Amino acid sequence: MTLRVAVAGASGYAGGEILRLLASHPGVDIGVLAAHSSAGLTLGQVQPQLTSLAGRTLTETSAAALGGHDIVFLALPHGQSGALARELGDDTLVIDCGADFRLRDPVEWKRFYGTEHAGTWPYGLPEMPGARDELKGANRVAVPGCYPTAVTLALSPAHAARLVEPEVVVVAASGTSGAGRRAGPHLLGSEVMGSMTPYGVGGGHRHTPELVQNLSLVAGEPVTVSFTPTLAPMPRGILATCSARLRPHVAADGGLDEVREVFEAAYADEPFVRLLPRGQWPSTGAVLGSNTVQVQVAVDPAARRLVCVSAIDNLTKGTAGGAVQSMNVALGLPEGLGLPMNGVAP
Ligand SMILES: NC(=O)C1=CN([C@@H]2O[C@H](COP(=O)(O)OP(=O)(O)OC[C@H]3O[C@@H](n4cnc5c(N)ncnc54)[C@H](OP(=O)(O)O)[C@@H]3O)[C@@H](O)[C@H]2O)C=CC1
Ligand SMILES: CC(=O)N[C@@H](CCC(=O)OP(=O)(O)O)C(=O)O
Repeated sequence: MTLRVAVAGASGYAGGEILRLLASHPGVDIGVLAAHSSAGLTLGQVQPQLTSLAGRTLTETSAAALGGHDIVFLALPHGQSGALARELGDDTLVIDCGADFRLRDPVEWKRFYGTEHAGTWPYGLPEMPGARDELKGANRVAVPGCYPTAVTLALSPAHAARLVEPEVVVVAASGTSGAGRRAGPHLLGSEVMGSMTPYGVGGGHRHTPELVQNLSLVAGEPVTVSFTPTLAPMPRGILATCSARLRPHVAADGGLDEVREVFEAAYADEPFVRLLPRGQWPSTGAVLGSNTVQVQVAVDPAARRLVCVSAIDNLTKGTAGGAVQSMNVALGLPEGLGLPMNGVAP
């Protein structure tokens, strides 16, 4: 049986990537493609890379247009999903790529997003402990932010095994597509090419509470996160460098064997997470267009810190790939259906 899928935000970066993946997914038929200012245009005019769907026309976004589908992907600006989702029936699987339903704490939502909290849905990161059970049969899914995907998968095994203290420092570089297609002049090519700059420094980035939420759940104790995102002059990719102090029982000299055993066991059965061989480091170029997360770990004996590095494609595993993977889990389909494990290189 093929399932009918609608995509809202089809003219945006996340929507385009969702469609790229769904176009080769054997279990779905692509139905309505909805947009906002691009309504009336063909998909080929705004997403010329999507050849097989180029002749399809974009319609206005409304619950009426999206209704009647088995699955609806929402790839809209923050705050746009709640009202729309309420109008879609419980028999529709709604997968929201925005932030609206990710956080559990309404106070943290208000502090970072400034509006009333819309609610909390099952979290679309299947590799997180317990997530698959919550996703199976779910009719609503909140896809994680791209930085939280990269950081959570870099650090979770270390927290779950209590290898590190619950105080984490993260510096992560993102490609400019993370800011969406309608980002301001600070993302002009002439501003970003040949330059890197941090933003949201000092705990101000809205992904900080999501990182705290995820790592605290995995650790079973409150975790603090000092998070510094950085804009990198590339279209796609996130490289997250995360570190935390080793707990006293972990040997700083020779401790790497113990750490690697923990990470190997945690990711042995995860098709989309690859712990790299010793000495090889994650790179955004190697995961481009794939749903793969590359992870590497190191022990810094002098600083007594564990350093965990991950690389993802922010639009694939960081958004659309995570969304399709979660759809597969929710529907009881093979989890990797329609998802590329291999990247595009060079
Ligand atoms: N880019 C990324 O790496 C990631 C993005 N996300 C999330 O995905 C969502 C979409 O992001 P992204 O694709 O980057 O953003 P874009 O700005 O590239 O696209 C936004 C889309 O939403 C549509 N839209 C804008 N305003 C409205 C509205 N009022 N009603 C209906 N549709 C509207 C736009 O239509 P039109 O162009 O026709 O006006 C466009 O299709 C965001 O919530 C983002 O947080 C999540 C993880 C990573
Ligand atoms: C480079 C850049 O601007 N990145 C975005 C994060 C993109 C993302 O995945 O987050 P959401 O799904 O929460 O929008 C940012 O820092 O806000």
